[in-house]
Amino acid sequence: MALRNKVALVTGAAMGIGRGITEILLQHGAKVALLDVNETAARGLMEVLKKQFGQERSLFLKCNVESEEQMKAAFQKTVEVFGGIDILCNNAGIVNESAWEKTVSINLVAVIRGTYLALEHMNKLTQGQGGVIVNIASMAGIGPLLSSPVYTATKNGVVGFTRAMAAASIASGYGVRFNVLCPSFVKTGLIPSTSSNMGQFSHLFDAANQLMEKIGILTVPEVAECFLELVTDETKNGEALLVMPKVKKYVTFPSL
Ligand SMILES: NC(=O)c1ccc[n+]([C@@H]2O[C@H](COP(=O)([O-])OP(=O)(O)OC[C@H]3O[C@@H](n4cnc5c(N)ncnc54)[C@H](O)[C@@H]3O)[C@@H](O)[C@H]2O)c1
Ligand SMILES: CCCCC[C@H](O)/C=C/C=C\C=C\C=C\[C@@H](O)[C@@H](O)CCCC(=O)O
Repeated sequence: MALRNKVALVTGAAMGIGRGITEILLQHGAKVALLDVNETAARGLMEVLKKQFGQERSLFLKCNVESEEQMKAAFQKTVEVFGGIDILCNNAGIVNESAWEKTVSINLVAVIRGTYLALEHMNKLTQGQGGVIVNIASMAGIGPLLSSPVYTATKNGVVGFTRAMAAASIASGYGVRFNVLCPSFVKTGLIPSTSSNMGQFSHLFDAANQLMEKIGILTVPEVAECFLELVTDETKNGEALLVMPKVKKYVTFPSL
């Protein structure tokens, strides 16, 4: 899939992995709607992007992915301004085992909501043009991250939802591909510097840090390159791509 003039929508785009994904999409000629709750970070980034890629190629929409109303409005505005949606990246996520319902709401419920909203515009059965949805899960979507059981559950949920949507899309003829990206630790503000977000599992914070030291830490551009592969390679559908320092592998699951 060539990205020139394709329209992408990225949630949690103001910082970290979402920012890296936004930049690589713009570098390859796509137009990008950036959704984020952090207006200050997003406005700063927009200044940089507009200088680098031109005034008309990016659009910031303040949006809390927990709000159905704000999500609907942001998708609608993207279509009004750019003429459609070809690519969705559900990226926004948090780690917070204390506020665990919020973690489920942002990491899983909003991914489902974003996917269904995008399908309204992309589904070939309802006059859409097709496209691709890439969800950002985590290595914790494949195996447990001991300090963060709820985070692990949401990311397993994202992996399962994405694979099931890919199967449903193929069986129904939606013309939309679905893939999920599962990075190990990445150098962003999400990695907690204290155990405060771990709630009742704060005693396992050191163990998580030891795992991080053992595995190593990815950079955002390394993750963005893997995202690009899942978007542009049209043979990839229903795939879960695990990325770790010096390791990139498509995960296989038992089949009946
Ligand atoms: N950093 C890692 O080690 C790592 C590893 C694997 C997967 N991930 C996943 O990658 C994704 C991005 O994480 P990151 O490391 O870039 O985090 P980050 O904290 O650097 O950035 C997250 C972005 O999402 C935004 N956001 C948070 N809650 C939001 C909400 N309710 N509505 C809209 N925007 C919201 C934040 O404002 C921020 O811009 C997450 O889903 C995370 O689980 C991160
Ligand atoms: C407390 C830090 C939060 C960071 C969240 C983030 O998403 C990073 C997660 C990083 C690693 C998760 C690791 C999980 C590991 C396993 O259980 C492992 O066994 C998975 C095996 C995958 C495989 O090699 O097939």
